[in-house]
Amino acid sequence: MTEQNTILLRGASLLGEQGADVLVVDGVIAEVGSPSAEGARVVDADGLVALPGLVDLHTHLREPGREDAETVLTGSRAAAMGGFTAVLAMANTSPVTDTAEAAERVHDLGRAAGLVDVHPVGAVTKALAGEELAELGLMARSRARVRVFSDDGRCVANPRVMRRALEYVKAFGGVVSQHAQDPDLAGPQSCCHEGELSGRLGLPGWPGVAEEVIVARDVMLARHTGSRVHVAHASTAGTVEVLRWARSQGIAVTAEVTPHHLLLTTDLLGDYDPTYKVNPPLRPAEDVEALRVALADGTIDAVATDHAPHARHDKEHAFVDAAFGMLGLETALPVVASVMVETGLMTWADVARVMSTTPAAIAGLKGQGRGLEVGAPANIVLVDPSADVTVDRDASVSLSRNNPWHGRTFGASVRHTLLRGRPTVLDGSLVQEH
Ligand SMILES: NC(=O)N[C@@H](CC(=O)O)C(=O)O
Ligand SMILES: [Zn+2]
Ligand SMILES: [Zn+2]
Repeated sequence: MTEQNTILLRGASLLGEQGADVLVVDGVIAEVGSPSAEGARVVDADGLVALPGLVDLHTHLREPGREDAETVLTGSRAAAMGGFTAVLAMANTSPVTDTAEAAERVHDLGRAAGLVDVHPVGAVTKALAGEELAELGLMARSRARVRVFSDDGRCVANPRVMRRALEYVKAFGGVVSQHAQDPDLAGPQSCCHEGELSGRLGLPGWPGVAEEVIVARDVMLARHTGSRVHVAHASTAGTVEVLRWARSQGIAVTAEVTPHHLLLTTDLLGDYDPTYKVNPPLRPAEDVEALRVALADGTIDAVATDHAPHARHDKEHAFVDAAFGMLGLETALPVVASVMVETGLMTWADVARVMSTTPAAIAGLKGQGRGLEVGAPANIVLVDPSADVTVDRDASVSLSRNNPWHGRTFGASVRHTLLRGRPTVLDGSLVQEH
């Protein structure tokens, strides 16, 4: 899918470095430097940082089944507004994405929306039940070319099933993304980091070790099978320690962290506000600090949003009864900029790596996460690095309102997003023909 028009991004700072003009012709970066603007539509990018379009390894789009919370179209809008050009759509829909047909349906809905590339994640097990493997091979060979498999929302708890899945996906270079939550150590009611606060609030505890034992087990299964494991939403310092060891051994394990686990802490649960109820739960400051360090030093490979929209009537309940999850697509980049760039922990080039290049590589996406070099598809986001923007949940293009960032002010914002040279967002607004 290419566009015939010509666009000149004038004066963009490439990965936060030198300023240059970028000429996009027919959806491809044709020239970088000082190309002629003749006949081109000019986008003023003076003072803006140009990054490769962001890639989200972990998004919940809720279609089919919960179109009251989000659809592929509305989630695609939120993604484009957040600077994304590709998202991986989790399989915990209704019905579950556990067949080739189901995967192709999500893929086709993404095409029809046309705002970001939507890649369905395939379930590991039928109906996410944790027992029988889903149609992994058929999903891989389908039009949707599924490469990432996950029972996210549930843990693949049975080690024999996990082993089989890893052996199976190895044949076509697939990866299993694990929601690491040992169901005996942290059951379905567990909703607050286990510690002094969970005791005081009387909320069922979710100890970090319930994540860490699964990560440790899966690291050993990755070593044993020679197949790839990806750790979804890593949330504890103990998980970071295991990952560091795995990396030192050359084991094929990758991991992501969410923006909320990089900034929000468990004490926000003190008012029993279900907006802050998420899986895994918000952790203490020591864990947050360890996650930041691990992202900066490469122990954690990627940032993924775990955008988890929920309808009001599922979220506005007593804390224990409310749904798990929070919005994330529109705010991911501002949060990462504030936590990692404004603190000096990372450069913009590092942000490009953890939010675009590496996630694209983990998911096996071609044409995404490329550098801003001549010949690459023009998947580009332009970021204002000195903005002053206050999040308003009612201004969101998502269908849901479970936004933990409402009222917070950030210093970076997405100005323009280009999908293969076609603007999906201009001046911070959706390009409405879609
Ligand atoms: N993260 C969440 O709290 N919720 C996710 C499921 C998940 O990512 O485990 C959801 O689907 O709502
Ligand atoms: Zn999960
Ligand atoms: Zn999730």
